[in-house]
Amino acid sequence: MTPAGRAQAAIDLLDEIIAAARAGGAAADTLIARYFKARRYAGSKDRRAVRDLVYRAIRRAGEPPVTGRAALLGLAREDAELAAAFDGSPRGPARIEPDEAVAPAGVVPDWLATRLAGTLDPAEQATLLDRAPLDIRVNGLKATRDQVLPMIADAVPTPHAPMGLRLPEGTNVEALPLFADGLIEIQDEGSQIVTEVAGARPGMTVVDLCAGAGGKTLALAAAMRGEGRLIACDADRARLSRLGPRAERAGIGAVETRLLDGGREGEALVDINGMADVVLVDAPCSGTGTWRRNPEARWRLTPARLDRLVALQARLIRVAAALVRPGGSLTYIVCSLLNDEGADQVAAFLKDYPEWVAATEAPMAGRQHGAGFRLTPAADGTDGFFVARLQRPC
Ligand SMILES: C[S@@+](CC[C@H](N)C(=O)[O-])C[C@H]1O[C@@H](n2cnc3c(N)ncnc32)[C@H](O)[C@@H]1O
Repeated sequence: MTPAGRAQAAIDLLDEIIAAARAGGAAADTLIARYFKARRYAGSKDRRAVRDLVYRAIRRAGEPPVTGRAALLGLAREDAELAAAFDGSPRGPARIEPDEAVAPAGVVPDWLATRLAGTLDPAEQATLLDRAPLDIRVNGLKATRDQVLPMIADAVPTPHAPMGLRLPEGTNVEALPLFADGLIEIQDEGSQIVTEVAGARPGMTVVDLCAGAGGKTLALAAAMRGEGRLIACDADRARLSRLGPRAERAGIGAVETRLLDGGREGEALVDINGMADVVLVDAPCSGTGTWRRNPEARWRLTPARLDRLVALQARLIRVAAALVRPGGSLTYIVCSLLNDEGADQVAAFLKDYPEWVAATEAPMAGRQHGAGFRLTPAADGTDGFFVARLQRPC
């Protein structure tokens, strides 16, 4: 592809990504993969170059751009080589006109800037859009970190999480035999750290209320060393169905799965009311802490969507509380740095449940924030998380 052809491909993809963000469609990564699947003639260098252009344009625009062309023109203002690719050639973008729409540069949409400013300074906000490292977790059921470390070129231990390894950017983890054999899983170091806060141990009854495809469930299972009862729940059938094969690969014995009915979650859980030693609520959230991986997610968020998420989180934390046995604990996690979804949510819970107590023991990284702890890309080099462990009295 010529530079102009790459620029046009980036514009086409950005148009798709903007439309998907408006309509709640697929994520940028999925759309890029689909785009190239239909264009097998594009070589790996072209794919990398187009992908890089697309992500640079997404990261640069805080507000959803009006068009893909406006998004790329914004980038071209700061990159003379890219501006030259708007050359009007048959497969390239038309020449730049003086009065064209150009996406303004910014970190977050205006409506969100005020909310974030109250909790993160501008430098910290900018790091929400840094490139994220590639972290894996070694599956303690099958290997130690020291055993796996020399088996992956240029891997280094993560700074805090004891089973984490950081790999060079671009490593194709899923193609490694270690992955197929269940010795490793892709998991951000921050995600490993907040899961550890739950304190799952062998022999316990543990419920993962929002298990999704099981990223944290697998880590809980490893901490339980295959002993005890682990129940993974979610309201999304497709996500939950991906857990089985992953658990099998990881050598995890029995994980019960329960599909929940959104709005009536408690109904499928009545038989385990008041029985769990540990309940994990990795709640659906705005994902402000994972913008490094999905920078276009900030174009999807609206005030109404955030309000809906906050209401859902408040309900799920209470559904979870009913499952905890006296003396057990509930760990609430969001991969968001907005107080509405983290510290405020837990403060409201503790007001309604005054006999419950927030644990003060610090995680392996992060700082106290309200009744919980917060990890940030700026301070910890991890995705952004809020986590709080809430103890039910005996
Ligand atoms: C942050 S994601 C979980 C990620 C997962 N724990 C992991 O580590 O990979 C939040 C999950 O909550 C689920 N969810 C949404 N509404 C729910 C509900 N009413 N009850 C249970 N889970 C729900 C979503 O389907 C999504 O999988």
